Amino acid sequence: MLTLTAQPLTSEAFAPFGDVIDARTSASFPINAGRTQRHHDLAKVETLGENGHTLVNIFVSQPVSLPLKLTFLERHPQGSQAFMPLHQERFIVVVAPPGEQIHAQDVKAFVTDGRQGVNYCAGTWHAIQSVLEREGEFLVVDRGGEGNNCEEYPLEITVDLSE
Ligand SMILES: NC(=O)N[C@@H](O)C(=O)O
Ligand code: NI
Repeated sequence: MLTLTAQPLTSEAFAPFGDVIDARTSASFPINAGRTQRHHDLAKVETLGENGHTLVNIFVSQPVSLPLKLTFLERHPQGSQAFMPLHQERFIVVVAPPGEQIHAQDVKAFVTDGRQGVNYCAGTWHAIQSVLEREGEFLVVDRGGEGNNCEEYPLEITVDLSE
């Protein structure tokens, strides 16, 4: 059993796993005659394999309780997967770098602050959507197409918050 304390999510710490999507920390430029700031190209969308194409989805998730007890991590070898909260929901992120084996020391746990989204790059091992406190509604951008795009890796992990 692996026991982790979730750390505040930062772009730097998350870099080996994908992108943090955050209007507060990303560059932007004015459009629409200056009425809109465009935060442009914040995450790398990957849609690999046969008939790979982008899916835009909404996930409505029931909250998890803490400590969070995981029995597996999953990966999507043929595409990225992005989660952006629609109502400043906080969520737990557990990740491990792409690869055929997961090494305990490489597993990281983060907690978002409500204004952050994440984009898992293709092959990044991650816990399934784990929203905190209340029902969450997320815009999810991931990959559709042929072939299996979801593999599980049995691993027992307990995650809590430091607060
Ligand atoms: N299965 C599915 O669409 N969702 C998971 O991939 C997840 O990461 O929550
Ligand atoms: Ni997933």
